[in-house]
Order: sequence, then structure tokens, then C-alpha cells
Amino acid sequence: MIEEAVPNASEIKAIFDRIAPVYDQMNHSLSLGQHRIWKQMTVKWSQAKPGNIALDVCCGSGDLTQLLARQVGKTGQVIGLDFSPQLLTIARQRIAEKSSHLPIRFREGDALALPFDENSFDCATMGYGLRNVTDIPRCLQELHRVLRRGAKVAILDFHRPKAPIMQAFQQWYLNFIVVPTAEGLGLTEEYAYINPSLKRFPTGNNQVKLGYQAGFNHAVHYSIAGGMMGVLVLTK
Ligand SMILES: C/C(=C\Cc1cc(O)c2ccccc2c1O)CCC[C@H](C)CCC[C@H](C)CCCC(C)C
Ligand SMILES: C[S@@+](CC[C@H](N)C(=O)[O-])C[C@H]1O[C@@H](n2cnc3c(N)ncnc32)[C@H](O)[C@@H]1O
Repeated sequence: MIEEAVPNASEIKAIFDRIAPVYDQMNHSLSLGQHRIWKQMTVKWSQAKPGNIALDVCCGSGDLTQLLARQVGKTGQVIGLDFSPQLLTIARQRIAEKSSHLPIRFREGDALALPFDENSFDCATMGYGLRNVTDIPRCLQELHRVLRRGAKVAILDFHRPKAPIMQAFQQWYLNFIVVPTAEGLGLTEEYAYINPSLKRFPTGNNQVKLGYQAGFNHAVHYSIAGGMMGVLVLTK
């Protein structure tokens, strides 16, 4: 079987820079709006509280950042970090237009070398980022380093369902709904990348093991959306 080439960081950055103009609309339409519910669950599992200093890693267009900021409120602070300049531009526009009152700052940077001191954050989120970084253990080590003791990070991403019928549905949906929709926008390759990236992504149980190896005191993986998505919750 021919293995798919694994994209490097600059190729991944280029993918997201190219899909930036349609990213939010595609997520909303292709998930029938469900992605917002999955992100709200992620914020809840981060146990973000009013007044917290929070971090959203691989923030992209900033919609999860915005949900996190609503949770920490005006007395808190949220930093959204990403390495895609195009998606960060959209994130800044979103906040300026809809949520200028929220305590959000965006920062261009690398999830594998977070530009923050150790023990900086009370909580963190990461939405559909862990599967896209080129070094998952390194990313988890960085999250552990910047979180305060007892703090949690909730990491939302795709997951391969255990149930054969759900696996078949997920594959069908990605191959016959998602990719053809992207084809109409000239973004076939960018969205065709999801499936092989999902195939390479560690299962929930293995994500838990990686969390413990990165030094977290507690790790649990919640399967949601019929097993097609999952949230890894790590506690320092
Ligand atoms: C917000 C979502 C995906 C974000 C996302 C993550 C990536 O790694 C990408 C890589 C390359 C291009 C785009 C992305 C990307 O958008 C999840 C919702 C959007 C999904 C594309 C839709 C897939 C949903 C499930 C497979 C099936 C949903 C069934 C439906 C609720 C009936
Ligand atoms: C699928 S998007 C997720 C965006 C947003 N969190 C959401 O839930 O929609 C993945 C994001 O991860 C970013 N990314 C991937 N690798 C990164 C890295 N090493 N450092 C920073 N951002 C990275 C991409 O630029 C992209 O914005």
C-alpha cells in the first residue's frame, strides 16, 4: 500500500492560509453547525472560569477563542496563538466586528515552541490542532510547560469511530461530501488531507498515553459525535 506523504510544517501552514477565506463557512455547513456544540463542550471540559488567564492553541479563525473568552469574561484574558497569518487576519476581523469587548489577543507563533513562560495559564483549549502539528509529543510537552499546576487543557479533534457503521459513515462523508464540496472551491487537495491525517492520528487511548508521557497527572479522552470526534482532557 502506498503511504501518503506527511506534510511538513510549512506545507500545513500553506494549506490553512489557502483555505482561510472559506474555513468558517465550510466548517459550519459541513458539520451542519454541530462544530459549535463540540467547541462549547471543549471549553466546558477546560474548566475555564471567570478571571482566568487562558490560551487557545492553533486558534485559526478564532471561534473557539471567542467561546473561551466568553467563559473567562471581562476580568480574564485569552491569547489565541496560530502560525497561519491568513487565519489570524480573519480571527482579528471576527473579534473587531463581533466581540471587541472580549479580552482577546492574537499572537502568531508555533505550538511546538510556545512564546510563553512556564506556568502562565490557568486553562487552555486546542481545537483541531493536535492532528495538524508535526510533533504531537513536543506539542503536549509545551502545553504542560505553560500551564499552571492543576490547570487543564481540552483538546478537540477528529476521532476514528470504533463502530464499523460509524467508521463507514465518516469515511463516506469525508470522501463524498466534504472533498467534492471543496472541489467546487478549488480546494480539493486541502480538504483531501483530512482523511490521511485522521488515519495517522493516535486513537483516544493512545492520546491518553501520550498525555501521561508528556508529564500530565491526569488524562482522559471523551468520544463525541458518535465517535467521529473526541476531546482529550489533560490535567497538569
Ligand atoms: C471544525 C471541523 C473541522 C476543522 C478542520 C480541521 C482540519 O484538520 C482541516 C484540514 C484541512 C482542511 C480543513 C480542515 C478543517 O476544516 C469539523 C467540522 C468540519 C468537517 C470538515 C466536517 C466533517 C464532519 C464529520 C466527518 C461528519 C459530520 C456529520 C454531520 C454532523 C451530519
Ligand atoms: C483545523 S485548524 C483549527 C482552527 C481552530 N482551532 C478551530 O477549531 O477551527 C488547525 C490550525 O492549526 C494551525 N497550526 C498547525 N500547526 C501549527 C503549529 N505548529 N503552530 C501553530 N499553529 C499551527 C493551523 O495554522 C490552523 O489554523
